[in-house]
Amino acid sequence: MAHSGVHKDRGELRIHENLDELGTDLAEYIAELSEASVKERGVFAIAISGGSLIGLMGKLCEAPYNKTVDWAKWYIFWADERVVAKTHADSNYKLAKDGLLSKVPVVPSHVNSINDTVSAEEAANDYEFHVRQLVKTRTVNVSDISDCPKFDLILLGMGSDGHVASLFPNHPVLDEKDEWVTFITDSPKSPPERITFTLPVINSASNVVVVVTGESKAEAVHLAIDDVGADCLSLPARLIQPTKGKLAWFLDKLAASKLDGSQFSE
Ligand SMILES: O=C1O[C@H](COP(=O)(O)O)[C@@H](O)[C@H](O)[C@H]1O
Repeated sequence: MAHSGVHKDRGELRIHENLDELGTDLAEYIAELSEASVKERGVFAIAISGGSLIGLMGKLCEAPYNKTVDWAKWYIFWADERVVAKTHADSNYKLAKDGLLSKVPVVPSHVNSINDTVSAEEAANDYEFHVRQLVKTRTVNVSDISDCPKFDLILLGMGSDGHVASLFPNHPVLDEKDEWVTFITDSPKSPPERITFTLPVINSASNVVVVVTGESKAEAVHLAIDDVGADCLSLPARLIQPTKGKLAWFLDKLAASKLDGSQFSE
């Protein structure tokens, strides 16, 4: 790893020389969290995102992880999903199915995808209801300081505008405090209709990992992590602040190129 350190209040920073190195470190990190969670709770409740993240998780499908990870104990969710058919090229489910889930022995009934046959509003309501059932049985843990689900791991990507999941800059859903899953019909990035975990759910997770690569995202990484003043406090990625859980950033050198190195320690 090119650099690893802890930012004074934005979590752990893991900066990698290239994408290959990042993918190796990410697979190891996820495998370790899976092992710890299965040991402690008997299951691993993981929420994933779409976009470039899935390709960067690819090493989980290879040796040794394809054999050593206890895939049967994984319960998979989506931190955000586009409201399109599961066969559609824009579907985060399809991306994960093709790039990851079809290559490892996960249990099909543990794959918790959205209902793609209803409106965005209904899909969000259905998904929240579904998560609530799994919280009741503690397949998904519950926060000890709110009634929110406490996922063992939520994996996020970040857009060059600083969006995470489908929480976009200046969108009213950033203020949603009551719902666990909400919907938007006006996403600035296509497709417009999406469902997304809300900030309280993301910030209740035991672990949140944000994976960001490429020079086009360097400015947003700087705004999300460095001390940049009040103007940027509402950038969605900056609002990722787990209440009790751990936050880690997996960056490549290009994405990290505008970071102020003085704010983190080795
Ligand atoms: O639209 C989305 O974008 C983000 C970021 O995607 P990336 O390809 O720039 O990494 C992604 O995390 C999110 O799940 C997706 O719906």
